[in-house]
Amino acid sequence: MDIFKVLSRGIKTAKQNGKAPGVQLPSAGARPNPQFFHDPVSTGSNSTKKSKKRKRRKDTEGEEEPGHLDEEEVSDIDFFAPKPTVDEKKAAAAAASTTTTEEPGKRKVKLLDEEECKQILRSHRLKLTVLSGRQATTTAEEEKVLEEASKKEKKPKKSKDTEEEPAKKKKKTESATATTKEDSAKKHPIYTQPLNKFGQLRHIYGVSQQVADNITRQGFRAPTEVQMGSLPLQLRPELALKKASDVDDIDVQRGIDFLGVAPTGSGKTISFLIPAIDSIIRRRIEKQGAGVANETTDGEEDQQETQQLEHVLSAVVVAPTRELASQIVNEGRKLAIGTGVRVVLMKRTLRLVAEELEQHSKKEDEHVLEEGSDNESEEEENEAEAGEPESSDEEEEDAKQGEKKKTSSGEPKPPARVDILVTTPKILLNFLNGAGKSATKKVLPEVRSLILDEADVLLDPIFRKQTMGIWKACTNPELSLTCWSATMASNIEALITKEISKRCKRMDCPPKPLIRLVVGLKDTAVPNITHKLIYTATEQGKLHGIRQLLHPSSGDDSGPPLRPPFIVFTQTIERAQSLHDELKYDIPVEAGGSARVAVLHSSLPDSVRSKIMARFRSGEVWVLITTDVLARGVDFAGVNGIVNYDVPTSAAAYVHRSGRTGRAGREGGVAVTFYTKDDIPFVKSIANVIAMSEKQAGKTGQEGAAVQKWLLDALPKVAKADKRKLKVRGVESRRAGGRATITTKSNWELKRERNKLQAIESSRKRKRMEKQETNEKGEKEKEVDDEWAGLDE
Ligand SMILES: Nc1ncnc2c1ncn2[C@@H]1O[C@H](COP(=O)(O)OP(=O)(O)OP(=O)(O)O)[C@@H](O)[C@H]1O
Repeated sequence: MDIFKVLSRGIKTAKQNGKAPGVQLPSAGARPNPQFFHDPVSTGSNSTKKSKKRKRRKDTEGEEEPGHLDEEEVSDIDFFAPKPTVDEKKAAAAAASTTTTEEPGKRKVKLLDEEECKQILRSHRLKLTVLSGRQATTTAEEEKVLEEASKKEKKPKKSKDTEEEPAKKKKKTESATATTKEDSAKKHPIYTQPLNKFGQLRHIYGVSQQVADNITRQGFRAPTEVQMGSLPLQLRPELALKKASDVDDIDVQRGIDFLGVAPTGSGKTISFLIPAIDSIIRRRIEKQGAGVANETTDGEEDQQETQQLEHVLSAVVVAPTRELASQIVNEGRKLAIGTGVRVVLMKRTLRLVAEELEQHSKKEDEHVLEEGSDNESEEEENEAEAGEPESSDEEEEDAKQGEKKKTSSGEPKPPARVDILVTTPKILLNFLNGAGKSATKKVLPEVRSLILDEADVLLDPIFRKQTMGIWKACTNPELSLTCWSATMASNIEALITKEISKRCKRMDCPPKPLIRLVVGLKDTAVPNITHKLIYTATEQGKLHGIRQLLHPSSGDDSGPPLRPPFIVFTQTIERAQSLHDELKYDIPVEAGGSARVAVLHSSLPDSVRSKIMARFRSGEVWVLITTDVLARGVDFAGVNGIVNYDVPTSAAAYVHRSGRTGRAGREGGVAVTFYTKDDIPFVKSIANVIAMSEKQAGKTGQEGAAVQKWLLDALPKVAKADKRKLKVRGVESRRAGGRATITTKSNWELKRERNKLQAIESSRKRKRMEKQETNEKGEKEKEVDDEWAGLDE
């Protein structure tokens, strides 16, 4: 039996395409072009007013087989350009005449002039701005504001509301600073060199041949937008900014701090891994005295050189969940094959090379970790979602070797050989803080790159103290911070700017420029998928709805097209479990039965979690029921859709959940969101995100758009306080004690069942009491008997 026939009978798209269901999964398979945007942009002053409707190149729409698009066929300039008009041809000719050659190291390279950069960046909706670190203006401004804020903090006004005053003022000053910076940043977009093709990594930016080969080996042929915009700046900022105007007051000699905001599935992971691996290789070669870069050495030489060198923990990648951390390790290892760079997952037993702080001797040192160390209760709370990542084979091997050494010679375990450490916040902070109050705290002075993946959640109150603790433990003054996410609220950006400034002041070093890249519109969901909002009057209606998705009745074209594999998100662990109990027998035995439906949440042991992940990746599991633990970062290439069984608790959560489908520019993914009347007060922010995504995809006003204007107008506005509450607690009635259990039974049936259970319980209690009374009576009679017996004796 065709397994997909069982689950996708009557599905609209399959019929429309005239293809048998299951032949081609919409969200799976190779994509000829992983880019999201390619707008026609013309030169001249009117260029910004031109239509921004999404349009792909003809040759990327599937007419040409992926293998036919040779990298060399893609010219540096024409690859992204729309069909030029006569004016544009003239402008291009003028631009070509101004294109100059530069010489980074030994090889002559071609750089685009600013106008060309501007066109390409605009065509791909890339916007780069300097958020802070301009030498003349922002830094001085920032310092002044910070000084004023700290003065006011120390000397509160003696008024009635003395306690609230400094906090309020500080908040005001901070938001004023953020607004000023935001405004000035908006005024100053910068046009850096884009990475037009991966070949330029080697030829222009001097990335090692081995890394370049590893990228090709993975089948990545064209860089995604976030890679285009971020890699040149991270690898060689001086070169990336060479042709840009309005950057004279930016000093990039010591590198930059970077903030990358790009859609889900747009390839942010390799955007931070390539520079991290490259800088380690570069430093090793520098140490060996082989010159600045390795332009003249080939891949094999790179390999030999790097493998002989020692491993120094140089980069730390922090991710919010163990699943994401494991995935980053896998990606990193693929990119680092043959380079000698070791990418390792943090685990409890791992010993890292760290500098121990002398306690109570240096006040400053205590201060370094104070924010991270008083975090006991929050850590416990976070464990449910974050926890510790699992150990890798290599680490196990290290651990075993260390253990052997310890048992044979009595020596302590040697520190692990690590270049790039990938971790969740809590486990690394536990290592740094040590066990017990008197434990010696540690810092990581060799770390030069701190990467926060899903930075907005890592700097959200739930993880903030832990993340700040790690950041502060990276004491190298040359540390570069890079932050990545598909969503980045302005308060998080302001926090990053403020913390960078405070840190530089504390360390007495000039700040690096903080550059932000935004791809597309900020904080919007994946533009290349279909969104569906479905109202059901009751909770039971949702269960009926999801069954409709699993078993669309033959000839029923009304339901949303959704084919397995898909992920179902619920609000709580309890609800995930009970939904699993309800659905696990819904798949016919001939199609695999209950093995096709699985549940994954943070209460399950690590080994079970990783097995389920593996089964879902391999296609054995078709329906994965989970919580927000899998909402961020996790990459399953073939996922055709996601179902928000319970509404996401924020607009950002919606963006990340729905971003589990439509990865790397694949089209055809579907995000279905059920909502009941309990959710109505909260649906507006989600409907807004959907409307913005559809606008980006040019779908507004079309019949197929999930959110019609009347719906947006009709939905009530959400008060800020309610938004905050929802984010933390979710829909109250679905928490434990409320309607946490998912079931098909009606309220009347549930009430009857509850009454029956209560009656049984009271009957049992009554029987227990009667028995107890009888026993007591028996005891008394026995006592009387005993008394008589005693007297008899
Ligand atoms: N240039 C490329 N060409 C084709 N595929 C790519 C390219 N870069 C990355 N990918 C693939 O795209 C998928 C998504 O990448 P990645 O997980 O890095 O996305 P992301 O932006 O981090 O998403 P999220 O915001 O959900 O974390 C991965 O399977 C990755 O291998």
